[in-house]
Amino acid sequence: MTPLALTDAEAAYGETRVLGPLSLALAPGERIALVGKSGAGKSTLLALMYEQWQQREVALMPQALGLVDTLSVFHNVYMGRLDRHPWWRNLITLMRPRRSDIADIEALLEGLDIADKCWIPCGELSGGQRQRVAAARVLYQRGQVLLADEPVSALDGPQAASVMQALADGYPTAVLAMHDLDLALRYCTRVIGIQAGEIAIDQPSQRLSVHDLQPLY
Ligand SMILES: Nc1ncnc2c1ncn2[C@@H]1O[C@H](COP(=O)(O)OP(=O)(O)OP(=O)(O)O)[C@@H](O)[C@H]1O
Repeated sequence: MTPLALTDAEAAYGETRVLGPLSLALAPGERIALVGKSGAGKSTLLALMYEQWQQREVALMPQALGLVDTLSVFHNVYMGRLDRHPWWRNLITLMRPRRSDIADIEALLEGLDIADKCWIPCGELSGGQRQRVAAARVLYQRGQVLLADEPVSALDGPQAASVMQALADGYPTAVLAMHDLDLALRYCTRVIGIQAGEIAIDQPSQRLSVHDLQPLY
């Protein structure tokens, strides 16, 4: 995989510039945590990456999750690969899922501790359970790069750590917007601190402590 890059990237809403211009490169095997206070521009930067890197098998886990409440957990996870199958296979799966698909998806759900919810509609799940379904969907999707916007914000400590580990195993190359600085430093190889739409810090995680990141807030 060749590096992914943004060059002099900018974003504006109407006349108001909220991001950049900024440049950065993401090397294979690098996991970047985007940190910074609310409104700094993390989601805008992820959206820009998704737009510019779409041709490179980028998998997105959005902040709003994008689950279909009336469909089961199984079907929501299956949607991660909807575009890999012909329409008729997807239609049959809606009514009568294949055993092999069920086995694959149950194994993923098992790893995220929600296998018992496989046939429950997503509308009946808690916020943390929904976040784990979205994580399962993006893991099922597979791709070269993961872009995730606050992927563990609704999870308690041990669950957040276990989902971060699963995402790290599934996607060695990733950019994740994070509010939990401990987790960001533990599971990412590089931290980019965003302040008012600009890159204020860009360092390997090994060289940083939570204390170094506090001035961003
Ligand atoms: N749809 C929109 N229309 C106008 N301004 C927007 C819109 N979305 C975001 N903004 C503005 O862009 C700036 C960056 O927002 P962004 O969502 O990227 O921040 P963030 O760092 O992801 O915040 P959070 O941590 O709260 O998710 C903010 O000032 C915000 O008010």
